[in-house]
Amino acid sequence: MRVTVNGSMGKMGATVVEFVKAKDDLTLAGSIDMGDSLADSLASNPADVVVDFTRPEVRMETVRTILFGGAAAVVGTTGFTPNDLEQIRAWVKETGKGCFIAPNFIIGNVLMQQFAKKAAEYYDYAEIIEYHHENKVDFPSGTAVKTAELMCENNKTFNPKTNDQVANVEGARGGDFEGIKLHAVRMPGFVASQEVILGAPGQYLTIRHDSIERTSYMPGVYMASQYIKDRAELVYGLEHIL
Ligand SMILES: NC(=O)C1=CN([C@@H]2O[C@H](COP(=O)(O)OP(=O)(O)OC[C@H]3O[C@@H](n4cnc5c(N)ncnc54)[C@H](OP(=O)(O)O)[C@@H]3O)[C@@H](O)[C@H]2O)C=CC1
Ligand SMILES: O=C(O)C1=N[C@H](C(=O)O)C[C@H](O)C1
Repeated sequence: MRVTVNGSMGKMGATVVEFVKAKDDLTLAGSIDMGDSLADSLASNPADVVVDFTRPEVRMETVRTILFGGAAAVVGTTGFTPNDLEQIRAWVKETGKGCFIAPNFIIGNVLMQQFAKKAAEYYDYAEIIEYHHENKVDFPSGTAVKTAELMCENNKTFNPKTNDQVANVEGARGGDFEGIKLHAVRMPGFVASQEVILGAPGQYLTIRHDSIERTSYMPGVYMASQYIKDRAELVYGLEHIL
């Protein structure tokens, strides 16, 4: 499989480049970063798959360039909205090229999300705390938002009887997603961790995942690349192929 890495100088992109170089069945077709032309690279060095870890602001332009450049897209960049996904579905149909987007490519993290979704059926109180390195630009993480989306499927709402009347510091209760409170911690020492806390009278349940190295994302990126390279479909979330 010929793989081009977009965002190859970044923390995730550089890890993907090393992974591709080390794997016998993968060939590095291109390494693209800020200032390079992804479209030109795909024209001169065709790829089966482009793996993208860049920035939320350029997510749609990037996916468009990949699909119309004749490659399948494996996208870790965060920030995709339901409207974005509709547009991408149309591009997939038009180009016949597949797109795999996952807010988190770590299998253990995706399992945590599924456990949280299951637990949400039985608990009415829920808060999510995510912990990342200090260089992360977006908050809360795409993973935290995806987790909250999964927990709210079937129109479930949360935290019906908290008594939040007096704010000593604005925002201290966190962001709100359908009642689920989201808290983002940023500091050196963390790669990516997340805790989902679910409460009920007399008990609480904590579900936690910790990533301590970016190599933890590589098995998921590889699985997604293999899956999408010959399929003209849009997949949103690694759970769909686990
Ligand atoms: N789905 C998942 O499992 C994961 C997703 N992520 C997400 O992936 C994204 C990248 O994360 P991370 O690697 O930590 O970030 P980094 O900032 O370390 O890397 C991003 C790289 O992309 C480059 N870049 C920015 N814009 C473009 C562009 N238009 N074309 C090509 N390259 C560009 C940056 O250059 P410059 O520095 O000059 O701007 C930088 O080298 C984020 O959205 C993050 O949330 C991260 C980890 C896992
Ligand atoms: O920026 C990061 O580092 C990460 N971003 C993704 C997110 O926003 O969920 C995935 C992972 O948490 C690491």
